[in-house]
Amino acid sequence: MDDSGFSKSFEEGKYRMSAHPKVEVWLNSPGSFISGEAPDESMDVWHDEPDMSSQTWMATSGDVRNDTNSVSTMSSSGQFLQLPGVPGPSSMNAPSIASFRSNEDADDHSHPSFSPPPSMRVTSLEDQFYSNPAFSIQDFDKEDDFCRSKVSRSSSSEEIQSGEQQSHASTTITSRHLLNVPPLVQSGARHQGAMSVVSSCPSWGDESRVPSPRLEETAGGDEPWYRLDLPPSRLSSISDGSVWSVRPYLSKDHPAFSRLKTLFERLTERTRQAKDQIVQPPTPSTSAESLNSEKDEDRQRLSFSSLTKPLPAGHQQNEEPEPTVFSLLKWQVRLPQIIPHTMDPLESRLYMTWLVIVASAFTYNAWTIFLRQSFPCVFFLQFDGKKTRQHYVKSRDFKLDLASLIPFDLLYLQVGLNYPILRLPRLLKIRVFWEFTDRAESVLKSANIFRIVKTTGYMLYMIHLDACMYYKVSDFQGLGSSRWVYSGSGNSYIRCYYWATRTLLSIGGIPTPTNDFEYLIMLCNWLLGVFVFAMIIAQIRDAIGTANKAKAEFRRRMDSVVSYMTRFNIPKPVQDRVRQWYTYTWSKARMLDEMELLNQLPVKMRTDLAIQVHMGTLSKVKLFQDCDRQFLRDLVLKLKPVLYLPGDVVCRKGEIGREMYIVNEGSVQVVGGASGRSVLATLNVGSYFGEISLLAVGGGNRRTADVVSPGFTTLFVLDKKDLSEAIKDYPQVQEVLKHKAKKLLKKSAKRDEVEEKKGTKQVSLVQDALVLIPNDEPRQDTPKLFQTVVQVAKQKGLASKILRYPRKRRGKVSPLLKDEWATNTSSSTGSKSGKPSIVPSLLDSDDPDDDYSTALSEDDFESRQNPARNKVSQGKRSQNCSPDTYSDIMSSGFLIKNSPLPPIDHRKGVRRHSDIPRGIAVEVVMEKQKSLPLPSISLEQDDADVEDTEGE
Ligand SMILES: Nc1ncnc2c1ncn2[C@@H]1O[C@@H]2COP(=O)(O)O[C@H]2[C@H]1O
Repeated sequence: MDDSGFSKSFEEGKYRMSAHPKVEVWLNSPGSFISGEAPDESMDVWHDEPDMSSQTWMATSGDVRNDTNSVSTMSSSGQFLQLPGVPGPSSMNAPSIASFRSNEDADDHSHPSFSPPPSMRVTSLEDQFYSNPAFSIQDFDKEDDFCRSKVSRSSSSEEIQSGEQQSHASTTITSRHLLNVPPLVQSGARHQGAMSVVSSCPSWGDESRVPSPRLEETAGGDEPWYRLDLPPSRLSSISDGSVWSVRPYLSKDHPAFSRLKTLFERLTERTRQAKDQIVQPPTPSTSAESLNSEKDEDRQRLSFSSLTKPLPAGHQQNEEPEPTVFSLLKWQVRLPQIIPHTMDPLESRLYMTWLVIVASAFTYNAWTIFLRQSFPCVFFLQFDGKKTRQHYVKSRDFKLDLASLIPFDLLYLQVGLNYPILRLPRLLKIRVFWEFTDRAESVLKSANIFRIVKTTGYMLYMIHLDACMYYKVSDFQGLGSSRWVYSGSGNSYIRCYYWATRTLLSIGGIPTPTNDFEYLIMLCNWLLGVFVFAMIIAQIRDAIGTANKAKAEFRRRMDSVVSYMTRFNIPKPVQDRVRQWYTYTWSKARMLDEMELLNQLPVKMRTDLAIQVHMGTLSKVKLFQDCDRQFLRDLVLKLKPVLYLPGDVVCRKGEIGREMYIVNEGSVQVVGGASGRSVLATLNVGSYFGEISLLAVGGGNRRTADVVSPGFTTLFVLDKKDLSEAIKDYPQVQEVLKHKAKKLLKKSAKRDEVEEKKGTKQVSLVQDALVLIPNDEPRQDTPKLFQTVVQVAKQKGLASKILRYPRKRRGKVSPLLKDEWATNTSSSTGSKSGKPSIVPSLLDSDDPDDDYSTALSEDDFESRQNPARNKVSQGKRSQNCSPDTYSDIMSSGFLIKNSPLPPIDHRKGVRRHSDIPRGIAVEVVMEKQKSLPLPSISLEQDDADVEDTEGE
């Protein structure tokens, strides 16, 4: 062993390695393989080549240098193979690809050919192998087998097939991408070994990042061809007349072929995965936890050792499963490989089957051993059959399993069949039984039923043991020797089981013990009965309780909401809707808060789950179809599912847009048009809406249409902040969103135009309606003292002005605010009547309270009409209507339909403020201010009021 801990010579047999946690070595000879797992562990080296002197090898870690005897030094710096062009945790010092020319080459430079001397070939090809192990695999077993074709590049034909190549014949390779190479059959002798492609292009040797070519088998003929897909970068690098030697000399039948092919596939797959990872670096938003787990995954992916593990399920594996070989005395026995070497205990059905078998065997033994030991007759046939021989060499439970398998049964031959207690070690398998029950609980859909069955089984088993004990004691004392013991009549097992059931369940009616021994037995029985059955009954109660837990929780929540609504006198329609929401949500998912459940999981797992659950919808969203997976991962946790009931208004025209929606289930209708009630579009699963106001495409942040839910609809709600966060790195998504939004806006502008021409559209200036719920609480009378002071004060004095102002301000403009009004009026086109209008610029603010969904008192509304006034009356806003009442009113549309006011003059588009009666809800039509970028509300003032104000 050298300093590096690596053996210096390769001879068949065992090798030791140290200082390397995990090393795998491939010998560059067909059928030669070395692997070692842990420091100081022996490595098997096997090969079918007599001459190992020219072996080359490749290690998964450390610096690699090879010398003539293929013995190299290795550092223990890492565990991974550095693929060319793929970053990895450690690097391998790969010698440059050798460029060499044959003697002929040296003689004839115009038409170079390749024929290196054997010794040189080995070295150079080893170098090739190191530099690009994914494709350059060489076998130089016999000099006379060295058959090759030389291909030198010439013009531009698309593809060259070197099938007609002869030994030492040359073919010209062109600047093509594919090279078809036949399996070589030379002079009737089939050639065995690997396929090699050797470049004599010097520039290749200089390349530090050489992408791997692709090697595939092509169809046709008895002998398959192999297709070598050369990357264009290579082709450009050989465009200066460099020489290629293509040497197909690996037969498909050779045992090394399938292994090499598998290695090739895995290297290619690993390279692809590594590239994918480079293209999609983890986002900073990923939690440290997820980063760690992803790192672990990557490490596993990049580990060269993983290449030697079985391919994952679903991966096409061409090779036949290798037979299991074991030595029996001096013969080697080959058994076909039916059971894989390793199984995933969490997913493998085979493993579960295995657990079922062992658990059944355990249960059988647990029941029959005591039964047979106690009762004289054999109740059940016992099929001992073959003893299971399982070798859990590395298992920590190996000793237990081994002990459980000790064939004490063989003593039957000596002592007879009456000693089933000899099988007692079988019960050491109880670990497998527990594992089975745990696994079954997590796998079965109705885990609770299984739990109840399991607990009942435990109970029956306890009674069984007690029955066995009772019979044994009776037998010991003599059957029928006293009133207490078993009399010996009837079926002994059934009688004893009956006795045990009565005793353990404390049913009573048991004969009184006749001696101390029997008393002792009864005492133990009852104590056991109390404790064990208390535990078992508690378990059954738990199991039943868990089964109904979700339903009980639902009932609890529903009851508390109902009692809340009753306590606060919520109107019946609202109560009904709340009940409907609860019932529907529960019936859909058997849970009320999906997010609550998901939030218990780590972020990465939550994302995976959410992606799986919502993938159906997300894949239908056209917007996301061209986005990469990472975008969806970023987005999916930000989507909040919300259920809308029939008739619910998702958003109203004129509202400030704060969310975007994706239809997850059901459909929504975009409502608008001339009547304001015609359905403009129906949006189904996968459609999205609400983006226009969110992206302020039309220059404003107001909703451009009403959207209602005609039935039960689940929408994903994505708020403005989350959307901007998600799309900030994805300009193409922004583009698509904006493009669609602009298209919709254009469409609606056209429609408006047409309707206006037809005269069917209601006054185009009408922007939206607002429901007001004025304060319906009776106002308090003005204090008498105050009234007296007002009367006494001079009519035209300053004191009078100040005192009278609060009474007059409703519907009037305060003299103090007159200038403010004038500014607003002149900055807008104003109402049609040319009268001054209040421009509620407050509505354009970002104040979260500032939308129409807040119920406004008359005072409050008025203060909103004028920001300056609002400042004056700050802190005086009163809440006159509960949100529930308001939302009920909004959703039922009752107030608008049944407004006691005369119908709105849509042509005029305004309603006089003085018309608004107190104590009821009214509809106020807002007038669009054309000159303003954002829609706004104007409320025409009462003429008299204005005059009055001006007079003042
Ligand atoms: N004619 C239409 N067809 C389909 N969707 C529309 C139409 N008009 C408006 N919408 C959508 O309805 C949404 C209402 O809110 P937004 O204006 O934010 O964004 C709007 C669009 O996404």
